[in-house]
Amino acid sequence: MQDSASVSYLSQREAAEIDETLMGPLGFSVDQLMELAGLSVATSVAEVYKPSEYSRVLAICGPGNNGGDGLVAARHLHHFGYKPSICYPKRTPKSLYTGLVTQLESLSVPFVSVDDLPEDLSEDFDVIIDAIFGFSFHGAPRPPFDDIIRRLQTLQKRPVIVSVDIPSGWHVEEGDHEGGGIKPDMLVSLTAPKLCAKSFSGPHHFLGGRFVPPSVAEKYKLELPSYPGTSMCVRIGKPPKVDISAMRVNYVSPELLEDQVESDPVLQFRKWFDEAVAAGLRETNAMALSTTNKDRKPSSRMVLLKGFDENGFVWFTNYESKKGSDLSENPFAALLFYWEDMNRQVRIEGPVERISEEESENYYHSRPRGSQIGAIVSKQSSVVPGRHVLYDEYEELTKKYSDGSVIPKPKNWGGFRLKPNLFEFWQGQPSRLHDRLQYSLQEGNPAWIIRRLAP
Ligand SMILES: NC(=O)C1=CN([C@@H]2O[C@H](COP(=O)(O)OP(=O)(O)OC[C@H]3O[C@@H](n4cnc5c(N)ncnc54)[C@H](OP(=O)(O)O)[C@@H]3O)[C@@H](O)[C@H]2O)[C@H](O)CC1
Ligand SMILES: Cc1cc2nc3c(=O)[nH]c(=O)nc-3n(C[C@H](O)[C@H](O)[C@H](O)COP(=O)(O)O)c2cc1C
Ligand SMILES: Cc1ncc(COP(=O)(O)O)c(C=O)c1O
Ligand SMILES: [K+]
Repeated sequence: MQDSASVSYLSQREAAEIDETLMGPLGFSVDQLMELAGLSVATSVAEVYKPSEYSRVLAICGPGNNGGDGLVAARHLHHFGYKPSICYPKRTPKSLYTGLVTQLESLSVPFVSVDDLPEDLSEDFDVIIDAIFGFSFHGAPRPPFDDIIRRLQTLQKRPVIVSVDIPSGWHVEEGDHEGGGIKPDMLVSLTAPKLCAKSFSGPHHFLGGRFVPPSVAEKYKLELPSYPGTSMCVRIGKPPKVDISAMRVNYVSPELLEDQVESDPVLQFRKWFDEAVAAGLRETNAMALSTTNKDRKPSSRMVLLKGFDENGFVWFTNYESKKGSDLSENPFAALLFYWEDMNRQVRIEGPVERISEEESENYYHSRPRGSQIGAIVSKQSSVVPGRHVLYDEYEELTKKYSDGSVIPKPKNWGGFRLKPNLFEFWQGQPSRLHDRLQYSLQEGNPAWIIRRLAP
């Protein structure tokens, strides 16, 4: 996320010049840039408008490269699970464009003529991609785009409008200078926002076009946010205002049935853990650990699971921390995993013990040396007068151990093992009618009892 004040804006001339530089001396082809631009638009749309609610997309494509971006975006949206349609009244007879049309036709994406578009676009569509005009727009819109833009100006809340690079009909530099232009809900600026984007006041401003080499950024003094991870787009401008009370996801998942789960909950946990790892979830081993102190006051925090088997679930920490002190006062705890992308939650409860010193030693020395020093420096959960206190001691110890010698494990640092007597596997389902399978043990019986709980 970036404050819009620190993003630079391009004039029409600069935008065209950058395009020429990319496609001249910098060796890009228009096909390549258009593919990346269209993919950026599709991923921006998918970040805000989920296909479960906004599946019916109409891409209105103009005669230039902006229209090409719209064709590419529609193809990606099709593959993301949307149902795009295309309105492409002025087709460009170049092979790049005819190829994009063929690709869409091969996916059975329908093409709609202007005459067949409903007067009120809200009936048939959830999202309109405005890929009519980009940074080469000049003058006043000519037919048939004048009429289409007029229809877009009068839309109510739905469908939402996503403008590619420039809200069509807006002056590239002065924006909606005469007023009454279209009011997109989302603007996806490509390469860098054009000057007109300064007057964009919709809730979602994204930047796409993750292909700008440093030489271009330097020449045009581009201040641009960095793209997170492998993302093709990044939000710029203010985060959207949300109505917290209306925030909800309707979970849709395969059923979780009694006769499909393992009879041993540790095996069932392994199955789900492996599936979460295979799905590429970040920090699958992160879990909430809840403890209570002698006054029965609960306390939760995240820790990392570092191993599990039939003997229990292990994590490492400072024995003199808040959680360490809670566990010495009440050696029972609850663990909670939430694998959001899989609509899955696992609860585990049971008594807790310290693991052996030898196990803790072995694990401690397997950690990066910086983390080993960090564990010495941090008197976990105690008050620190300022971060410099930690960093000064860290520096000192880093120097001390720069010869590669063994960094001794602090006595108060080590592992805990929770021996489960209760598991619950939760799989989110529509209408809040989730699957919950609980595994419990009865006194003196080693066999797990599986029961379904009401959601
Ligand atoms: N580097 C990047 O960021 C990339 C951006 N891309 C996209 O390309 C557009 C710019 O594409 P370009 O082809 O230069 O121009 P446009 O798509 O804006 O449209 C030009 C066509 O529109 C016609 N036009 C212009 N004004 C009017 C008008 N008033 N009424 C009707 N038609 C109009 C124009 O015809 P002329 O006869 O007037 O010249 C052209 O046919 C950029 O914004 C990005 O979306 C690339 O895809 C990748 C790299
Ligand atoms: C994802 C994640 C993983 C963490 N893993 C650990 C861990 O394995 N061990 C640990 O001591 N603290 C870990 N922490 C920090 C704890 O959440 C917590 O701040 C710290 O242990 C102090 O907690 P306490 O004061 O309740 O004892 C982790 C934090 C996060 C967000
Ligand atoms: C304070 C603290 N201790 C320990 C850990 C676990 O670190 P490692 O994976 O190096 O054992 C974490 C992880 O976030 C942590 O924040
Ligand atoms: K546009």
